[in-house]
Amino acid sequence: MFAPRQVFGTFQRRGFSASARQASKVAVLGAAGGIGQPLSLLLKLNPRVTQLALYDIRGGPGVAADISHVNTKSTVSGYDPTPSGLREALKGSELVLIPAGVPRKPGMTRDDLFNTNASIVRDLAKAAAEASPDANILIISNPVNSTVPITAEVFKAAGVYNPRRLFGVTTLDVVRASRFLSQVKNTDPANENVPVVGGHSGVTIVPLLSQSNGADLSGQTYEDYVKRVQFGGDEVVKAKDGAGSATLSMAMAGARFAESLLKASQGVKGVIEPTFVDSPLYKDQGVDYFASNVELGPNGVEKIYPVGKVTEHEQKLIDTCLVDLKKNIQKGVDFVKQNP
Ligand SMILES: NC(=O)C1=CN([C@@H]2O[C@H](COP(=O)(O)OP(=O)(O)OC[C@H]3O[C@@H](n4cnc5c(N)ncnc54)[C@H](O)[C@@H]3O)[C@@H](O)[C@H]2O)C=CC1
Ligand SMILES: O=C([O-])CC(=O)C(=O)O
Repeated sequence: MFAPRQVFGTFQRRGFSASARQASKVAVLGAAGGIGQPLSLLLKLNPRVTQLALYDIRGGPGVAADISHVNTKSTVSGYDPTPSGLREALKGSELVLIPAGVPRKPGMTRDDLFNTNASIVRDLAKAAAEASPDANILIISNPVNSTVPITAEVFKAAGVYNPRRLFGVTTLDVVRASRFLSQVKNTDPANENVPVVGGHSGVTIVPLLSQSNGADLSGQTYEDYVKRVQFGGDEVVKAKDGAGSATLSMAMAGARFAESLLKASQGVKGVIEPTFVDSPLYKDQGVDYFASNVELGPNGVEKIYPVGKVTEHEQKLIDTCLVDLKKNIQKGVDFVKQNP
């Protein structure tokens, strides 16, 4: 079998590689939740996704039936909350997005979610290590600074850990950093790109304004901006007043990151997203995972960029970040050791 010349030619003219036509199954674990539902909808709208597998401990098949009526070409399946349902959802997936777990209520930190979400992520990671060991795993469940190391430890224990395929999704921090700067400067956020490094909670979130159009912000305006990016999640938690945390903006951010990975895996070059990965940047300081700009490719992580030139103040923010990050990471590693 071969593709008709005309069709192949059309693909070439449009700049796609031949592999752009490959099938891409994407699984969402926690698909019926506040993030899971809009995220699944956005993935249904992505033409790179050919098969969408929706799993949740409750409501997966209902959400799948609903989304399946959207008239795009991909197929949508919902799975029963059973070990075999989970296995089926995972099998053959290129991407596995995990927004399963509880969200914050006012007054809580992300670390306060650890006791509930650590075991949820551990168990889903175990299933993924068995059923889809080669997939890209995208962790959304908080606390990301700990749930990513938890997933890594589970994959290591199963003998299938590939550091290039595990990602903590920090895209929402980058989305906020862009939007908040555009609000300060009264500009179009499409033109505002602020690198955000570190982790995904409070002071571990470090926006690098010196590497953006916001390099001229100073004094209280600068302080307020940095604080708003670091604690943007709290704004939403407070406004939702007990009904959860960011879901819609997170769905957008998760869909953006998924699109970037699919694009890169289908041969598009130069796709760069900040993400929390197993990183060499601060290993000498005992910090094994760190978010910075990462070039994505067919094998997942292609290249991890260093943070680059920063101001003295930004360096202080990074130093503060590293202290917390190290503890958050260790907590995840210890959890799997003590609760394998
Ligand atoms: N990385 C990030 O930037 C962000 C992360 N989050 C985190 O995402 C997580 C989910 O938030 P929401 O969707 O608002 O919560 P939610 O409570 O609305 O939805 C969570 C879903 O997970 C499901 N679930 C629970 N245990 C499960 C399991 N073992 N297997 C499969 N599904 C399971 C629930 O049934 C529910 O449908 C939270 O931990 C939240 O903190 C939220 C916003 C941003
Ligand atoms: O704030 C939270 O708990 C949810 C989250 O991670 C975010 O919105 O960045």
